[in-house]
Amino acid sequence: MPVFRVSRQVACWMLQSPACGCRASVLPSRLLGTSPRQIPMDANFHSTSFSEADQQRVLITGDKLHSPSYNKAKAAGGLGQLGVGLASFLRKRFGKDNVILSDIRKPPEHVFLSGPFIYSDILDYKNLREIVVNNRITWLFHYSALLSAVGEANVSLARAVNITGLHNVLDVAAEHGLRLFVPSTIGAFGPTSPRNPTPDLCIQRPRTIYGVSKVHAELMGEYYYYRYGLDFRCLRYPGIISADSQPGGGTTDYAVQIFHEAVKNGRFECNLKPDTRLPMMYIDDCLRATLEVMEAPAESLSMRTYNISAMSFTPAELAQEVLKHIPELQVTYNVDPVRQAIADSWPMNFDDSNARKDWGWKHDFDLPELVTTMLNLHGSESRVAQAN
Ligand SMILES: NC(=O)C1=CN([C@@H]2O[C@H](COP(=O)(O)OP(=O)(O)OC[C@H]3O[C@@H](n4cnc5c(N)ncnc54)[C@H](O)[C@@H]3O)[C@@H](O)[C@H]2O)C=CC1
Ligand SMILES: CC(=O)[C@H](N)C(=O)O
Repeated sequence: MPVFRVSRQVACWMLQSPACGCRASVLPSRLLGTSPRQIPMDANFHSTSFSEADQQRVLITGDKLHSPSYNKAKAAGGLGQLGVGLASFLRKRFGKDNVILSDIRKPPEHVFLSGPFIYSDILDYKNLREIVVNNRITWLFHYSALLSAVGEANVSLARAVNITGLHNVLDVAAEHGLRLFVPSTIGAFGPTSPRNPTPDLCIQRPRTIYGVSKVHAELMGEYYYYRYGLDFRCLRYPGIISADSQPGGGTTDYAVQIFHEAVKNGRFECNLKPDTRLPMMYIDDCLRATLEVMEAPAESLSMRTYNISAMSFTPAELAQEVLKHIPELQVTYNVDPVRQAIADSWPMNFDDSNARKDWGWKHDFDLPELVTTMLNLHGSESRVAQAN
């Protein structure tokens, strides 16, 4: 009978956490390279305010996109839905100059003036590495992605950005010892997952390229954690609702658009059926959860990928809550079959008990507070617009 010998070190990274103290030290081959171009002779360090070891230097990836149709849609609304909000949130914590927002296109003036902004295409590994080195980045938030609906419209681009881009980010983060946050999503589950509620660990067979790429990201991040000790942290976000930016082409976009349309036109045409139940979250909760999991002591994390949840509602329930404030609102339904099929395969309720137990996650916004807050923000914006 053959005898298989497995070294203690290899067994350790296969079976346990890096905390076992015998992490394999071999990095993937491209991480070993010491290309003379890695640090240019004229490297220009922008990190004027970097001083203490505990002062993080943060890079956020992900704002604009190559695809002309996608760009046209985003041009009206500005940058990525979450990246700009995250930058502003983290700048309050780490200081304006210590949080760098990145993009592949020119930002609008208010974003450019609000703090450091830099060109970065996540498909360009050397560019990414140069930015991390020159700016002495310590934490990386990887937000670049094509969301569920736009991903189905352009599978090859989604595959490149969501999978190849992630590989670049993982390698750069491992090579430079960064703490890496990658958001996952309710879309990482599929029709064969338990949907009500959906626990952290269960079958994951999504049927969108977006979902497949996010499961890939979860697994690759966890693999790099066990294999190379990369400090990878990941939250599965519900649909995120925010007032100051346009959604990026997802299935949950309706829950953002209803507020824009209700205030602007008093009418809203919903592209999901009225009884489609999905988990949702207000952006303030999402950003706070993201910082909390990044700051959580490593020993409090029993997993590297957590569900987080706040509320769950249907379009009819959301419309009913908005009607309490805008009784004249007219809501009609014109179902988009692609988005509906995606929504029907996603969780209805998210079980986030592990996040609550391990690092004290607690949401602040339920449906009534969400609606009041969103309408207040839109109301003040429209009053400003009218005054101008
Ligand atoms: N908004 C939501 O409801 C949810 C978002 N998430 C995740 O959060 C992250 C951010 O989401 P959003 O801000 O809503 O997405 P978004 O679509 O608004 O922004 C994503 C950004 O990635 C950028 N990007 C694409 N290709 C790039 C490239 N080659 N180099 C650099 N950047 C590139 C796009 O330009 C875009 O601005 C994504 O990873 C998404 O999967 C997860 C669950 C829910
Ligand atoms: C929930 C998400 O990941 C995103 N908003 C989408 O609908 O694609």
